[in-house]
Amino acid sequence: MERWTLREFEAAARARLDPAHYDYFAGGAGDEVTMRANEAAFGRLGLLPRVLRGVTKLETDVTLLGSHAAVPVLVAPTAFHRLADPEGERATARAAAAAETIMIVSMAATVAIEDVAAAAPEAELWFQLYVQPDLAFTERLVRRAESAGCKALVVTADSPVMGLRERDLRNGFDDLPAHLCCENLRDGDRVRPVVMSPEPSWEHLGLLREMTSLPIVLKGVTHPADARLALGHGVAAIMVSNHGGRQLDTVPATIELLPEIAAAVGGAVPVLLDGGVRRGTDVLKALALGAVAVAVGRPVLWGLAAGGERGVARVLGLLRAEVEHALTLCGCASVHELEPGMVRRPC
Ligand SMILES: Cc1cc2nc3c(=O)[nH]c(=O)nc-3n(C[C@H](O)[C@H](O)[C@H](O)COP(=O)(O)O)c2cc1C
Ligand SMILES: CCCCC(=O)C(=O)O
Repeated sequence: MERWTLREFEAAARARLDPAHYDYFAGGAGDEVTMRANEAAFGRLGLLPRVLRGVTKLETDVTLLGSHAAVPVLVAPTAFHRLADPEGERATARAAAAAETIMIVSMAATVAIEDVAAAAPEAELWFQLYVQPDLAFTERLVRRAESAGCKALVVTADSPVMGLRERDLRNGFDDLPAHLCCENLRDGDRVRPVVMSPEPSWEHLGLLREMTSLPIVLKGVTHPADARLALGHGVAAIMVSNHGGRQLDTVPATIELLPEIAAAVGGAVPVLLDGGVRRGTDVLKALALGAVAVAVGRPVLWGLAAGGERGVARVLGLLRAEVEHALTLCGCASVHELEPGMVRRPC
């Protein structure tokens, strides 16, 4: 495992997981056009390194909404970690803490947010929320995230309804096994279902802002007009995301959407990106084109399924080493030196 590449982690995860669970993690919506495009688009961009810049020391740290990350590679919120490893989100959080990065804990986690926080007291945690139509219950979730020490609320906006995931339909995967549940949704002696609802609107962002003083990150922005609207609604950061190609199929690759969104935001708030980040060079391209950090979804799940906490730590360490290596090759002493001129788009 110490010498594995990300591809090898994925192969090992595939070999270990129940095939229906592997498909849930790996799959996308519809024809998986968007899912494939996310990765492929990075490959089409070229990096133009600078030379002879006398780099002696590398700076990869970023501070985001008051949280520190030693590398600008965050853990994206993904559901159901106990399908991959018995320790589930506890293991992921410990690995994120060891890697000194931020973990965005999914509302649909299989370990309660309080228990994730207790398992990894050093971890920088943010909490991902699907606004539930029952706003009183939504507020209870927000309070729990605050009390557990989460430093930001990541509101996912790209899921008014679940994407059409044909692998899951084919496999009949529509629920967790009986021994697991979404622990954040316990409510008295029942467990509520996660409701993906088309009801939330921009007004709900206002309600959330009144509900909490936590900074709000809007996840799932792909249209520049929505990025501008988000600024008017007081979001603290914007996350360019097409949900890893799991929601609306044929949305363009996030790295292709990033420049327009970064221009629309104009530096007013930090812009993050996820979708298809698999290499240190992908991270550099996203930063050069205007993101302050990226997040990875499936790579973390491959680490977790292949090797538990150690597997996630290894995946995050691999990405960190690649970021440092690529920065050195690009003649950059700091992630802040990356700029659009270092990325060449195909003519
Ligand atoms: C198995 C799986 C579960 C996910 N669960 C959530 C979730 O609960 N909430 C959310 O906002 N995004 C969820 N996502 C989307 C990720 O946060 C992220 O946008 C996506 O995985 C990034 O693409 P990548 O997997 O190519 O890195 C999930 C993604 C996967 C693969
Ligand atoms: C009900 C949990 C939804 C998790 C999710 O967002 C995904 O599978 O992409």
